[in-house]
Amino acid sequence: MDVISQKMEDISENVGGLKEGIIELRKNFWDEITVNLDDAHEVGETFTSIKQQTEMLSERERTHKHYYTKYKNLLKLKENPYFGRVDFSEEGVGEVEKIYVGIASLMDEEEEEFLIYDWRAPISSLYYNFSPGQASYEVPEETVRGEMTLKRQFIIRKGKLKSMFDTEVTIGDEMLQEVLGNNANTSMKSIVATIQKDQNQIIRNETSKYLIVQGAAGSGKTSAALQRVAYLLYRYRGKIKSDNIMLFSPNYIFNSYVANVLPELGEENMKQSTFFEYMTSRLGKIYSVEDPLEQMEFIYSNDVRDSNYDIRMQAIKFKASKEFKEVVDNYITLLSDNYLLFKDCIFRGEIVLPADEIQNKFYSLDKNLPIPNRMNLVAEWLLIKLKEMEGKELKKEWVMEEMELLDKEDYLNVYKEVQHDQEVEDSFTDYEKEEKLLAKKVVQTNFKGLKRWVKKLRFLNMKSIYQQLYENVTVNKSLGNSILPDKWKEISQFTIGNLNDNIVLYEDATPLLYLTDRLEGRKPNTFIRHLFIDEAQDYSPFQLEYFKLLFPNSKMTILGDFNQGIYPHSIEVSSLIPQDSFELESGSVQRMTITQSYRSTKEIVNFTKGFVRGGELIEPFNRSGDKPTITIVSEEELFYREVVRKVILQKDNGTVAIICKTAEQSANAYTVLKERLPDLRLLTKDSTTFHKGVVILPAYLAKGIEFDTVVIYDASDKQYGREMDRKLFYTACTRAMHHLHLISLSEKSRFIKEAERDTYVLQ
Ligand SMILES: Nc1ncnc2c1ncn2[C@@H]1O[C@H](COP(=O)(O)OP(=O)(O)OP(=O)(O)O)[C@@H](O)[C@H]1O
Repeated sequence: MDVISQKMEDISENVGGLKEGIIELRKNFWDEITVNLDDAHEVGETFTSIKQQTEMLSERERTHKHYYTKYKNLLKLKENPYFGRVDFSEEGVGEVEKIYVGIASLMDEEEEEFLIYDWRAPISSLYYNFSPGQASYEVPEETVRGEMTLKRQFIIRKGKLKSMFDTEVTIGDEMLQEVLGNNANTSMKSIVATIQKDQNQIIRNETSKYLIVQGAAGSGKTSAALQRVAYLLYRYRGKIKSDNIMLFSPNYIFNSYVANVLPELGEENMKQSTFFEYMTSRLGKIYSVEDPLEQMEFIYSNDVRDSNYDIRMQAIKFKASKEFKEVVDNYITLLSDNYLLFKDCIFRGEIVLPADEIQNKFYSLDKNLPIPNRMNLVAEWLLIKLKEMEGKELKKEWVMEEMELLDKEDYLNVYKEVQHDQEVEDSFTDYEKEEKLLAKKVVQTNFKGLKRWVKKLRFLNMKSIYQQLYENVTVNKSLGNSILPDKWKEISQFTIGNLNDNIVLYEDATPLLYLTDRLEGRKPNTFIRHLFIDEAQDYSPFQLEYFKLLFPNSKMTILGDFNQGIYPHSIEVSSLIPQDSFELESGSVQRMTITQSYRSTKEIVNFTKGFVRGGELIEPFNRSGDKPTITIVSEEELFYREVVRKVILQKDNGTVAIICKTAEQSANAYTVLKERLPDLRLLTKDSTTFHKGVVILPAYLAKGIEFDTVVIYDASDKQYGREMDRKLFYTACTRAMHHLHLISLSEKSRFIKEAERDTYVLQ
């Protein structure tokens, strides 16, 4: 503690001076610079002195930031300097070294010895991977072996030692008991002190390009992912920064839920986004793109017997599949020779180059060239054509008319240009020159938009090309009907109609983007070096393939749980990722499975694992609580009363969530319940955070987050009776940490009946 305090004092002194220096430098920035723009030489000198001054300022700012980060870490160390210690004697050295592990490293006053090791340092892996006895750790190109003679864990809060245990196992149960027994928080906590061995393997994996993790609900996938981000930032410091890492998460609430973990560890947050955000950034200007949560609402709130429902469900499943990606790939091959559709090139309301001429140009180019290369050649050709047109427009009447509307500034600029050119002798008068220049300016301005349109390859009629996939008999034939779903005709009509109204449903967004990128060619994103995909079971096989196209050079950590696959496209996936999807690049894929569940009490896990396939493999952590309760009521009024009763019972014990099936049900229930539960808050797909207290929300929005108490709003067979509701129901129930209450209006769900009878209490 003394060393920490001393270091903080030293930094304060240094930083104080540095800060003043920076303020001073910013204030007097221009005093040190002589601005002279008389000739090229002087301009060069001025430029150099500005550059020097800027560099000096940024150097100081960098140093300031460095100290600031160090200071913040010391502050954290002061609260909790370390959480673990191992005594290790390295083979051949003999001496026992005491290794203290904390969230950051601390050196002694002389900066020679480590007093505390950062949890991510190679030596710290001893703490996570071994129990006392033979142990080893890897440093670059070497394995250090030796014996661990002691392993001790500490709980230190606000600089005071609260408790400590010597342990014989990897990470002692006592410590986990202590951590997991706490109340839920509205933001996720870091787990560095209690990372488990299998989680540690996920965190420190460096060899795989694709790391795929299947983990039971509450097994710490998200936690491991976030610690992994912190690990990568440490391991590749200087090479990877936080904005080279991106996390795709399921929704905004989840984004804010996990936002604290990295700052808590003294790191900056990675980029966080949802795939929907990416979709809208690409398609949102032209189309209204359906949110996946709206699709979710459609799926779970509509009547299965409705024939339109069946059409849409078939469409959703098929368009998400790898088979459909093959259809699109075949289509692209076909388009290489024929059928590409273009738009007319229109200038001032007139067609200046008809679509078929552009099409002819495209197909006159060497067919061996990839489509995007030919597309660029067409764009170049079009730009030359536009240039020729510009020349022809100069004398037209509209140009004269617009010239009269130009403002003074434009005249002045043209005048200056003419003056500047005066040395060049020619036969034109100044007036003629000015006229010509002004006309040119008018024409150029008018052509600007069109040129941009060409450069962005907007002459490619993507909407019609995508529609043609569903429309054109020739195209349809060449795709082979065998794999098409039986309602393909209806699906086609439905898709075409939506696109005519500029609506892109969620299931169409990925195929449309994929097709566009394959035709236009898209620079791969090389900035993102590592992509994390959480709740990966909710992405379709097609989407995962698309990610590979978008981020070909990124490593990916893909985490999910097939038992929580609540989208129809995930329902039929028997394993998280179809075998062949990532297997092609052999050697670069590693799959891991984690089965221990930490979130919920043993009683809750034993109940919930009863209604999913493979549930017997899920192991609860040994933390006890009450058995889940099921209350069956036959009348609506009694039902509300029971929900309220259960909430009030736990209201003062941390967070309580009333989980409904859909947003519609949540909104209706909220209207009734808010009178009786004045603190109740409704969460919708647009909510960005949640606070302590009682919330009501649809199950799909509760993805990835957790609550002390969960009340399942109407666990009846009417609500959860279709096979496809199974995973939604499981997801909802597994959000509970300590208490789970299910209330059913009449007959209880068939899934509950599948659970072992002694795992719940019927009230
Ligand atoms: N090693 C650990 N030490 C302490 N707590 C842990 C550990 N691993 C997981 N937890 C806790 O278990 C809970 C569930 O973790 P997390 O949300 O990361 O699981 P998940 O696998 O992503 O769950 P889900 O798939 O249900 O969203 C969290 O409260 C987390 O803090």
